[in-house]
Amino acid sequence: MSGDVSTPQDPTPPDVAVDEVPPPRRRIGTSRVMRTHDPEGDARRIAVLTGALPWLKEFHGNVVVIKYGGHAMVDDECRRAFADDMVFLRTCGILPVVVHGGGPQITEMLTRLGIASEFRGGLRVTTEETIEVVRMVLTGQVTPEVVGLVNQHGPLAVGLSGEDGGLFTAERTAAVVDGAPVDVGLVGDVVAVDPTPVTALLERGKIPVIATVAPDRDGVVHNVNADTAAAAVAVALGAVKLVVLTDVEGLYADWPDRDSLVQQIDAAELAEILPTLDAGMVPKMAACLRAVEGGVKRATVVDGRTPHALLLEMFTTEGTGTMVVPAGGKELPS
Ligand SMILES: Nc1ncnc2c1ncn2[C@@H]1O[C@H](COP(=O)(O)OP(=O)(O)O)[C@@H](O)[C@H]1O
Ligand SMILES: CC(=O)N[C@@H](CCC(=O)OP(=O)(O)O)C(=O)O
Repeated sequence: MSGDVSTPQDPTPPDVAVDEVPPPRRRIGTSRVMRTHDPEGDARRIAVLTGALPWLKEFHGNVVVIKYGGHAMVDDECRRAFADDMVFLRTCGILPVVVHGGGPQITEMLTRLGIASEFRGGLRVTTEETIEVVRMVLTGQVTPEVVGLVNQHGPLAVGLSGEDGGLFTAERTAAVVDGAPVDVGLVGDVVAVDPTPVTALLERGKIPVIATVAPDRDGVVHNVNADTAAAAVAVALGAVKLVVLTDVEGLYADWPDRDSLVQQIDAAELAEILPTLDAGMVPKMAACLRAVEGGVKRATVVDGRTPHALLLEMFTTEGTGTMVVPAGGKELPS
C-alpha cells in the first residue's frame, strides 16, 4: 500500500505541492562560499541518516497510528512540527493515521458556555448537554485545525469521525476509580471498528485524521477518550506502532519524581502497575497495553511539547519517551 513513494529521480510525492525552491547555497554574488572542514559534524550527520535506515525499512508500507493529544497542540512551532512530521512519514512511504484529542479545547468551550468540567478516572463526565459540545469542538474545531495544518503541505489530510462510514461502534463504559466502576454518563469504549473508511483514504495516499465521537448500536453518540480510540484503530488496522503525543516526557514510575522516567516496560509489568497510576495516565497507559496486547509491536508515549520528538522516537535506536512492548519483549538498546 506504499503507493506513491518518491524516487531519487522524482523526490516530490504526487500529492505534495512544492511552493518554495531552496536558494542556491554555494554562491553569493559572484564569489564562491567555501564549506568549513567539519569531519566530526559530517560523521554525526551521516550516523543520523544511516541510523534511520533499519527503521525506515521496518515502517515502510506499514500503518503507524499517532494519537495527537490536546495538550500537545501547545504552540505554533509544535503544531507546525507535528504537520511536518506527518508529511515526512507519508513521504517515506509510511502510512500515518492520526487520532486526535482535544480535552483542553472542550474544557475551554464548556467554560465559555458556563458548564463545569468533571473528570473521573481520567474520563470526562459527559451529559447530553456535554456531548453536544464535545462533538462540536472535536469535529467542528479540532479536526479542521489539524487537517489544515497538514494540508499546508498539499491536499493530504482528510478528516473523519467515529460516526463516519461506520468507523466506530461504541458501548457505554464506566470509569474505574479506586478499583470500582463509576458511571460517567455518555462515555463510550470502541467495541467495533470498520476500517474501510480509513483504508480507502490510505490507498489514495491520504492521511486520515480521526475525531473520537462514536455512536452506539442505537445511534446514540458517545464521547470516547482519544487514547482509547487510538488503540482500537491501531489494532484494527494492524499498525506496527502507536505513538501517543502528550504533555509529559513519558511514564514516570514514581510520579512526579522526574528521575523515575520509564524507558521501556512490557505488557505484564504495565498491567501490574496500571491500577496504581494517576488519573491522566490511566487511559493513556491502558491504551498502550490494549494496543500491544492486540498485536501492535510497540506503543510509545512521547512528549509532544518537544518539536519532532516523534521523528527522534521513530528513527533512532535510543528513541525517546516510554515504550510499551509485548510481555517478555524488552529490547533495551546497547
Ligand atoms: N505516572 C505518571 N507519569 C507521567 N505523567 C503522569 C503520571 N501520573 C499522572 N500524570 C499526568 O498525566 C498527564 C497526561 O495526561 P493527560 O493530561 O490526560 O494528557 P493528554 O491530554 O495528552 O491525553 C501528565 O501531564 C501528568 O500531569
Ligand atoms: C471520555 C473523555 O474523557 N473524552 C475526552 C475526549 C478528548 C480527549 O481524549 O482529548 P485528549 O487526548 O486531549 O485528552 C474528553 O472529553 O476530554
